[in-house]
Amino acid sequence: DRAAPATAGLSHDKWEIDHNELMLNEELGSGQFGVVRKGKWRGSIEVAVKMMKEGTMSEDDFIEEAKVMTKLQHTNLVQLYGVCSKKRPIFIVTEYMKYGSLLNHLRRYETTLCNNRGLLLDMCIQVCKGMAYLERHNYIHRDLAARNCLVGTENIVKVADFGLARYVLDDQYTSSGGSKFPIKWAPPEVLNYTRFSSKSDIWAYGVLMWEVFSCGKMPYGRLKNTEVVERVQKGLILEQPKACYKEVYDVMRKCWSHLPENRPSFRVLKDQLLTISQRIL
Ligand SMILES: CCC(=O)Nc1cccc(Nc2nc(Nc3ccc(OCCOC)cc3)ncc2F)c1
Repeated sequence: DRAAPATAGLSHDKWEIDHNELMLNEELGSGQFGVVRKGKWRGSIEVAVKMMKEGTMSEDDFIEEAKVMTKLQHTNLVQLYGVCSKKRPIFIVTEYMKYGSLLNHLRRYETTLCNNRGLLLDMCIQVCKGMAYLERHNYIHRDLAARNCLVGTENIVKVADFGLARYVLDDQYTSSGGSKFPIKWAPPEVLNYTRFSSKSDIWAYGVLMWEVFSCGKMPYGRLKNTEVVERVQKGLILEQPKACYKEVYDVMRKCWSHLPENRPSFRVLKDQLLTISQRIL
């Protein structure tokens, strides 16, 4: 089938998608932003359409940013095709991924996946490649986690919703004291000063690796956010998942260095993980 074009057609606002070219089908799920539906664009291109619930997002700022995001193109990033911004609610139109979120995929296929450590490592490497691309473009994700990655055919894994956290209006989600803030994926400098960087993405990536090798378990189990903050401040880290290679756990621990400057970059991490995978597979 025709390769999906990187972004919207050749209109002058190439990130603007015309409502009339979209056909909406079944609902895929919903998040705090609103409902996500499967769709078809120009009759043949499968898309996911996030219909942004009014008041959840600073829409004008996001539409401005969408111009930049459509330019971020990598096999391990969920491609933003464009936005429908002429009417409210705005639609965010992205590449469709057949098997949904990585977190649900890990939980659904736990038995097969948890015995295939090579596949688990390959999934982590794919996410690392997508994140290394964002790092190269000085783009911070701010909410990297298995729930924000998506799975396609042939076990392709892609990073989604990069940078979107900046436009969420609900301060329960944006402030580190908020009930919806992703505390369990946040390093000390984010918990204390909300200081995001590619090194805070690295910390979150370490937690994502733990999620993958734990086949979708919740990090820190049922501990309350306040208890997790206390442990992280004290330097306590997540235990080694049983399906995890020793060398891979050593990589996770480096991602959880207390000081950001002691954490590796995604570029370095990618080479380390590829070397490990060549040695053990
Ligand atoms: C943070 C909350 C949030 O956005 N959540 C959220 C929910 C739903 C879909 C998306 N996004 C995308 N989904 C797909 N494919 C997809 C395929 C199957 C599926 O199965 C659901 C039922 O499983 C039994 C779910 C999603 N491709 C691109 C997206 F962009 C995001």
